[in-house]
Amino acid sequence: MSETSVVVHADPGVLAQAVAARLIVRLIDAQAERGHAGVVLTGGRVASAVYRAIGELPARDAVDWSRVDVWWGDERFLPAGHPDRNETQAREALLDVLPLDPARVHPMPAADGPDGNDPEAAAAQYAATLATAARPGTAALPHFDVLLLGVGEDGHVASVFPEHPVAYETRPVSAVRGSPKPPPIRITLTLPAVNTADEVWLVAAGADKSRAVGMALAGAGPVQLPAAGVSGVGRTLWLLDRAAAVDVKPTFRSLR
Ligand SMILES: O=C1O[C@H](COP(=O)(O)O)[C@@H](O)[C@H](O)[C@H]1O
Repeated sequence: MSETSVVVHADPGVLAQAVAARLIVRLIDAQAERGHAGVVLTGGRVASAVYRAIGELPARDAVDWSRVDVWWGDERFLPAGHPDRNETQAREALLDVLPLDPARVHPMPAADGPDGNDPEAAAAQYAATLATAARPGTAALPHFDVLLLGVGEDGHVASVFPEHPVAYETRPVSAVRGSPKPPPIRITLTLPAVNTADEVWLVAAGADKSRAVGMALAGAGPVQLPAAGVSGVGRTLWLLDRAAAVDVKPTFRSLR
């Protein structure tokens, strides 16, 4: 049975530091257990702050980064190197300073990639890349130790938006057209794929996230509020700052 926990930190800066420290420890533990680790990155402001914080923590050197597989939960379908791509932001904030094995870094395809400006083909390509790394004898996905998610003001996670057809998608990876948040074309892991992760961490900061966070934890429907449809196999962890947690019921809150 998956466990859901909520941890509330004082402010966005402390939240980013705490998530960074927590992720480093989780990767160390995964490598101790299995020899390697898999992490799924997200985009957005709080994620970039977490990535910068990892780069600043000396304990980052306790991770063998050459044995970490890096995946993405969603991508803005733009040309490679575009500043709005989640990949570009993660590379600038962290990945470029880590001794990663480039063969283990798996960005989602770009709009100027080999599949051309075709998000459906790009989504199929990413699904094939995931399947290649899948655990033998299991579904079409690799082992994700931790899957990070931001939470949109509207309750979207990755690029699964409320009431959008992608919220019903059952394939692991989907193209998204007509995203209500720019850019309009994206690629995303779907909720069923997200929910194969060992641990899913939803990270949110700021008052503009409080309504979505509160409704998700109160049991909203996953099509109306995709954040409510997320659950890790072993654990679902909500990592919030105080402003994002104001609508969370007291039974969930553990103020730090
Ligand atoms: O567009 C996106 O937004 C969400 C949330 O971003 P934030 O800046 O409001 O924290 C993010 O989780 C997602 O990966 C990204 O593509």
